[in-house]
Amino acid sequence: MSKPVVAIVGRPNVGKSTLFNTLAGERISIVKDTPGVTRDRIYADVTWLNYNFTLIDTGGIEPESGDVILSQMREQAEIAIATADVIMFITDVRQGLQDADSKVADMLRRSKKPVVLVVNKVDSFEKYMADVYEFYNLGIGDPHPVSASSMLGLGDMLDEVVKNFPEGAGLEEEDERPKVAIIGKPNVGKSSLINRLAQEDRVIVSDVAGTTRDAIDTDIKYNGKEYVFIDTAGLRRKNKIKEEIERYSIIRAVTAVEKSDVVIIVIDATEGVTEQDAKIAGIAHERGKGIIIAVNKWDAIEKDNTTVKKHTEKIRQILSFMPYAEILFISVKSGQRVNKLFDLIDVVIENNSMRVQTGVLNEIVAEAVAMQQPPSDKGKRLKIYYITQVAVKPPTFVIFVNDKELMHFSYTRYLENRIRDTFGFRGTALKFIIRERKEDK
Ligand SMILES: Nc1nc2c(ncn2[C@@H]2O[C@H](COP(=O)(O)OP(=O)(O)OP(=O)(O)O)[C@@H](O)[C@H]2O)c(=O)[nH]1
Ligand SMILES: Nc1nc2c(ncn2[C@@H]2O[C@H](COP(=O)(O)OP(=O)(O)OP(=O)(O)O)[C@@H](O)[C@H]2O)c(=O)[nH]1
Repeated sequence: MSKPVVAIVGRPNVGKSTLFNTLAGERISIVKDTPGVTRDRIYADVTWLNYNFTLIDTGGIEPESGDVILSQMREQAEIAIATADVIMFITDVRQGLQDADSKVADMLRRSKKPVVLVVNKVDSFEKYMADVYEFYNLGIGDPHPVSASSMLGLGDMLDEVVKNFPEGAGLEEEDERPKVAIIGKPNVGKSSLINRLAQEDRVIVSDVAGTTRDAIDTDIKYNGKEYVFIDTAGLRRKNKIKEEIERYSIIRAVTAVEKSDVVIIVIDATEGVTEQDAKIAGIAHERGKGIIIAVNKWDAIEKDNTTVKKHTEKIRQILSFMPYAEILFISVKSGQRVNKLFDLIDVVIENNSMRVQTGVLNEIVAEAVAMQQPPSDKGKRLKIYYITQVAVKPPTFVIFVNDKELMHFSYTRYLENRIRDTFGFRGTALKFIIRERKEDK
């Protein structure tokens, strides 16, 4: 079972961001230069007891009037219902129960998704507890009093959240079929691609950026093998401001990536690769998934014999944090190279779960060290004692050294490249953990 997703919804100013930040804490991403990940905190990894889950903040839109607030809350709730395993509904004891709260509670109740009702700003239980009982009127279960800013009641609230996780959440998936998420900016051709792969019009395709569809997993058989494609198409997003569409496309991407083994990042060749593509790609990179970049609408651009090279260079530059990603130029419209995706998916999944033997690994590293001396600082030189692979998905290596501080990012990158020279690992990130060991054994 993949990592559960928990979404936060609630009226403006109830303390959603405060709660999100408190729960997220200061997380350091695998690679610090992943764009969007640390800057734009729409989602975060949270650990509580033995559980890991992804927390999503569906909010972030400026309120204007009461009507707008309600309609925005409905959209938040829609997104949460469509993507989350558990919804945290945040209310505010100081503002009390509001009409919009009741309306959203109705929606959530009808969805049958597990909801944890949180009453925030209960900075003192004595003072506010009487007011908390009022929230029983929402009819979505017991209110959980918390204070996001003074960190009160959070443990009990989180206990309730994890209690609602689906059975087996976080454990190994039993379904062996490859799960493929298709992500990308609005209008790049994600739905068209799924349709083409499925060779039937199951999903509606339209010219308007961010148009309607339901999130459905599509099972597709190719060469006798079954694949599950996870669509990230938005909900109804007509007439929306650009930032809003972007936020939703990121939320959709996060939840789809979470459930997948391999991610196809679709880029529009007619627009070229952009910073927004980098933000979306960063999500897949950060989570260590297998990655394929599909440059779509290849039919629609003028080409000469340098076009592929130019596009590739630009992609490598803007997506410089994922030099390992496979790139494929496709046209969903003409069908050009679309079926090649299946072979690439197989290869990338295999690489993402490949294990290499410790003996060979240490030989490669010893050779690499002999060819390029490790860095030193103030007369002390980095010593590398031992390397071993400790995990797959993504392949994760622990390197034992004499002094962590001496292990420069560029030297890790150098070792990574030597390992890739031997084993390939095309299409997958590699993760390195540096550990100190006192003596040379
Ligand atoms: N007293 C008190 N104030 C809090 C608490 N949590 C948040 N606040 C305050 O409530 C205000 C709103 O908090 P935010 O976290 O920005 O609320 P939000 O729900 O994310 O707001 P929007 O971004 O407008 O949707 C801020 O002034 C916070 O400092 C709390 O537990 N107690
Ligand atoms: N020329 C050309 N147009 C394409 C190709 N693939 C998709 N399109 C067009 O691009 C537009 C957007 O396609 P969609 O499949 O709706 O894109 P999407 O990424 O699912 O869009 P959202 O629902 O907004 O996230 C449609 O008008 C498609 O006909 C292609 O290979 N070549």
